[in-house]
Amino acid sequence: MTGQRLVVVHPDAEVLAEAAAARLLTRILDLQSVRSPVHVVLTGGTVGIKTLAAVANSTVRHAVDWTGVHLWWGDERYLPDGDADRNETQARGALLDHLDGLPAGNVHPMPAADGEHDVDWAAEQYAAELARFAPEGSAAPVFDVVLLGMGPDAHVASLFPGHPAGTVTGRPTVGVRSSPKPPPERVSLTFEMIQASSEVWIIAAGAEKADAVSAGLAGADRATAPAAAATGTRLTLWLLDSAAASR
Ligand SMILES: O=C(O)[C@H](O)[C@@H](O)[C@H](O)[C@H](O)COP(=O)(O)O
Repeated sequence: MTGQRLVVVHPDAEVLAEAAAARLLTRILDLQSVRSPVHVVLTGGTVGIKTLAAVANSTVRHAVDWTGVHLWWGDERYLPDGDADRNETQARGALLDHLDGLPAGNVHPMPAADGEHDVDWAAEQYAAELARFAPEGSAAPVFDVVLLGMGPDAHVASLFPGHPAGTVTGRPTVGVRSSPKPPPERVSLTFEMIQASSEVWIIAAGAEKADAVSAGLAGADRATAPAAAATGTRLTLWLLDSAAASR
């Protein structure tokens, strides 16, 4: 089931990141007024991390009860713990390390490369973590908001055009090899997991994303434009700057 789709365009990448941060904080506050916990999925990429930095710089973040927020990742580069290129490392630097009210147990990073296990093992580990926080009879929590960056090839998370990981079903996570975007090994949520989420927000900036935005919004098939399949059951929100929306 896919919900409403909205497209919002902001003047440039800086306003986009600030507006996405303000929207995220407001959504968390709205959700917290009716229930706890709230589950939010973070993304890597420049715009995704800029958005997290904007959350860190916002006074409104102090209105959020972070003890009731669980943070997950849509994908992760399969690199050693602490590697500067890990999405987790960048998210901690941009935001998480500044949230003193956020319990460590509320942060659920995807496994780091340990020199012993492969990405399939890492994907299995994350599926087990999702299951630990799932409601009775489910394999994973229902994510309230999934943040996704998007590549110029319309990839989201680590689901790339024509890559077999994009066709995996029956599982919430998948190990990715030969990623066209370095590094080659990653862990990703599957489309099935993304599509089970309440809201999916695709945040994209820059003229180099314009063709991908156009294909994604035109409903191209997921093999050519994975972003087209990144939908939420309640809402799919495209947050763009004017350059990315120029087509
Ligand atoms: O691990 C990753 O690389 C990201 O999760 C990836 O999906 C990213 O969000 C897009 O590639 C957009 O990245 P940019 O915003 O830097 O273009």
